[in-house]
Amino acid sequence: MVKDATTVWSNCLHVIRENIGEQSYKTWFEPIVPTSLVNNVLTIQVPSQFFYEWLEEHYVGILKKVIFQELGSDGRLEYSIIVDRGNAANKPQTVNLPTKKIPQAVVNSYQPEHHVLRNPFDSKTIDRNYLNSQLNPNYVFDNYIEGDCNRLARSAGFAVANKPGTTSFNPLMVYGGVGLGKTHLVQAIGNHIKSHAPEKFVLYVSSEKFVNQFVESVKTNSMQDFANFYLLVDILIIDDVQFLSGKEKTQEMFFHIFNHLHQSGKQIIMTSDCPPRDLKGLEERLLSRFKWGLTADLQSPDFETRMAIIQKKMQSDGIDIPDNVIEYLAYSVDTNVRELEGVLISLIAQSSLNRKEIDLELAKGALKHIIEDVETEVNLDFIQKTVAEYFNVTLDSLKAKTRKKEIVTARQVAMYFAKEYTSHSLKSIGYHFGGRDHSTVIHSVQTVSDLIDTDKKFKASIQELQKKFKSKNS
Ligand SMILES: Nc1ncnc2c1ncn2[C@@H]1O[C@H](COP(=O)(O)OP(=O)(O)OP(=O)(O)O)[C@@H](O)[C@H]1O
Repeated sequence: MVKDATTVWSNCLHVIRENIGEQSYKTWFEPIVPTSLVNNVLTIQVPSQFFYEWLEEHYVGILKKVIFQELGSDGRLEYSIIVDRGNAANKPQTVNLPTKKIPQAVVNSYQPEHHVLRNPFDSKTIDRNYLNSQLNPNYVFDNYIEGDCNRLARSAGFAVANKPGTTSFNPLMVYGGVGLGKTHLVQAIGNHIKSHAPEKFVLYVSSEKFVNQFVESVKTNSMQDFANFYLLVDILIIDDVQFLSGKEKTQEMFFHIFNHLHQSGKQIIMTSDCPPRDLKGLEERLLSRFKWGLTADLQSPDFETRMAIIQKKMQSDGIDIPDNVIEYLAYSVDTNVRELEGVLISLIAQSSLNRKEIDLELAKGALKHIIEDVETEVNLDFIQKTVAEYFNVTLDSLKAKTRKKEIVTARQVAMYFAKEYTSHSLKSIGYHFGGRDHSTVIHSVQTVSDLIDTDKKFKASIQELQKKFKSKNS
């Protein structure tokens, strides 16, 4: 049977989908179109050079495998790259798989022409007060630590920063919980563009400010000025778009501005505290536009990223901090980067106020103030102390290597309560019990739960301990 490109690619996708995450599959594989299969060479069309490079960097292994499976050892894959705008012919360029980078000459020939938009309005009519939203020069790529938690968003952001308005990431939507680095990242894009192309009009504005400005323009009957100003922007960075929710008139204006900028090849970058599909109170037509480009999330930073962030921050403040303190802080503060920064500031303050070197003891003290505020009253120290007393073992033995039965039981119970009553991650709990790993914590929690179900005496002990913790909490 003669194979065709669509069938071969769909077989490949089947295997790829099973081997990578759903979000990655949607982002990187759904937009690909198979275009031809000639002499055992399958050509697939990808939306941009960045897209091609990302596939090469991250998925070359699986791609080679599936091509081998489908087409045998002489099977090959070629990419054809679409360039969004600018090149008159818009003819896809093909590149062979093993080539890591597209030759610069090829790239150049496909660069869109520099986009110059005539100012459609008389700039004199524009209220320069709108220009107040400025970029923070401290938010740059150089001090934005990369990790698994932000890799896609950061890379896409960097691509946009290098070629605003001409990648397929328009709009670029970055979403994530509080303090995870959304504002830092989008401002880094703005700063990068400003430093490489000072003539571009980069505007950062919070959605709240956008709403307030709009409301003010309605009051003073100057909506046209408001619109005129925003239509001049080359790169619009709008933070926290969830704030537009329920504000219909502002959304209408934003929709108009969005369309105009997008059609003119201007870059739009947005942030939100949740993915577009969960943005309540936003018009469907606006939401559907948000999905035109790329949506990338920021996750809570993993341990290694937290370590790197602490190192970088201390380094830039010219402060020396021992490795064991960095490790301790990175294990203990696992919620978000802002909180991590809060702990560092408190630590530096205490060190200079008390004229003490930063060491583990000082770090524990600094953390106590902060963690006790955000956690329940029952913290890890209290749990360990209470459980150790109850089982009549020493506090140190909970953290030691010993496998004596009564100590193992006490340790498992303490881990069980740590999981129940604190917001520490499994990894962090393990760390506070003598550097055990998270699977030991899972095992302990499971063992205690099983014993509660099967051993009445044990269950009574747990209930007694529970009372102590509950009375402390109330
Ligand atoms: N990957 C990172 N590397 C270095 N610093 C970071 C990183 N992520 C966040 N930060 C720092 O953490 C702090 C909080 O980040 P930012 O204000 O950008 O978060 P946010 O997601 O916009 O939060 P919110 O939703 O509350 O506005 C900032 O000082 C920022 O510099």
